[in-house]
Amino acid sequence: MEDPLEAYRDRFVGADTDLVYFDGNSLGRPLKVTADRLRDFVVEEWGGRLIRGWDERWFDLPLTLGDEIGRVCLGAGPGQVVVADSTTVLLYKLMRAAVAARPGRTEIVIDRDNFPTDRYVADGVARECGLTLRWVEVDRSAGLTAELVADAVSERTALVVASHVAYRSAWLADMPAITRVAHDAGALVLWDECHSAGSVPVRLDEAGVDLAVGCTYKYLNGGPGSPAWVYVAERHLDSMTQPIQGWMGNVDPFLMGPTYTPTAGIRRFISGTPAVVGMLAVADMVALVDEVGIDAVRAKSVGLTEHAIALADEQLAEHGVTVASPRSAEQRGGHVTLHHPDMARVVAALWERDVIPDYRDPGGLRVGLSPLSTSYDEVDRGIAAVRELLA
Ligand SMILES: Cc1ncc(COP(=O)(O)O)c(C=O)c1O
Ligand SMILES: Nc1c(O)cccc1C(=O)C[C@H](N)C(=O)O
Repeated sequence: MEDPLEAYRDRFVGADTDLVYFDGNSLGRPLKVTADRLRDFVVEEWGGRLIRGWDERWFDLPLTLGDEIGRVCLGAGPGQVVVADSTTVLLYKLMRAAVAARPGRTEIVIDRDNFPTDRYVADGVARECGLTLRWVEVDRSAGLTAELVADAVSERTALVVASHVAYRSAWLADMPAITRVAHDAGALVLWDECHSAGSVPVRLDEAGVDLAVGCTYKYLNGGPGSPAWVYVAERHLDSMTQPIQGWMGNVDPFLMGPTYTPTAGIRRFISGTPAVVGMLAVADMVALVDEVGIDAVRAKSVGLTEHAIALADEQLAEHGVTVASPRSAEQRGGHVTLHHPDMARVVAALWERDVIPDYRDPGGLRVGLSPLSTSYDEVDRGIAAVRELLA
């Protein structure tokens, strides 16, 4: 297959080995430049600048990196994205902020197939705030549509919570349409972009999104446990507050005063000391996505997923495998889920052979395709291994 981005694979640690890596949608590979960056950081910045590092760079890094993620990957203007916490913690902060911004409304709308943490946090927030969850039932190999959301929202809805790319099926939701439907009902909308940031172009400002979150360890290659990011549209920044009132979001943290007053701007969504080391790798990957361009990244992502689906049809269908992801590229994110009743056994056997996808119950093998580090040849070898195990 023709691959104009093939040369970028050389920038990643381990991409030149025989291992087939189909799990970049869970944990992206590290960049080689990051290995040097981390070493230099320890020796020069941390080891050399010590506590002075906070004034010199680290205190503002969540904001400067947030702006870069926003510009390169999210279609977000400056001052609306900050890096902090984990996706789970940020989901909690945003859901509480949104519910508080819609007093008198009593429901949160969320789909039954959303990622567990989104559902669990929504359930907890609903109980804490005396609200009800309105569940939207979705077809597992498809996903949330504007029509389904339109049927669920009403004058009771405070917030709609949705994933842009569904973690199981890779269904790519129509963000502008669903956002419009939520707004027409007077509700706010919160998008989980974990599976889109760095893979699918996102246009938060253009779509009029209120709130969004995403992680950085998948397609932004930040490494295990790297911090998440949060987006709050500029129009909400003065009025919205979040419930974890830490000193780092206070108006003057180093005054260490008696009470909490949220500082101006997106910084108020920070609670405690930012995870500086965890941001370094993210900055490297965002710079690479900027160099390549998110549209070129998406073009290869579409090419890889089309290739995986074509091979599954050619080689696996006869063994009972079905494609559980949308067949239309416009409705599909960066991975492809293949279904077979025996897939749990197949995935375990693949790991023994250094072919690393993941398994999602029931019967789903996820082929995660990181556009800048996965090759077409890897897809060929991975699908061939599945065929051998099923034959
Ligand atoms: C859609 C989605 N939301 C949230 C998360 C995870 O949140 P956290 O990083 O807090 O574990 C994941 C992946 O783990 C995910 O796929
Ligand atoms: N965050 C993960 C972790 O800490 C361990 C194992 C997997 C993950 C994942 O990211 C899972 C992933 N979000 C998914 O879509 O299933």
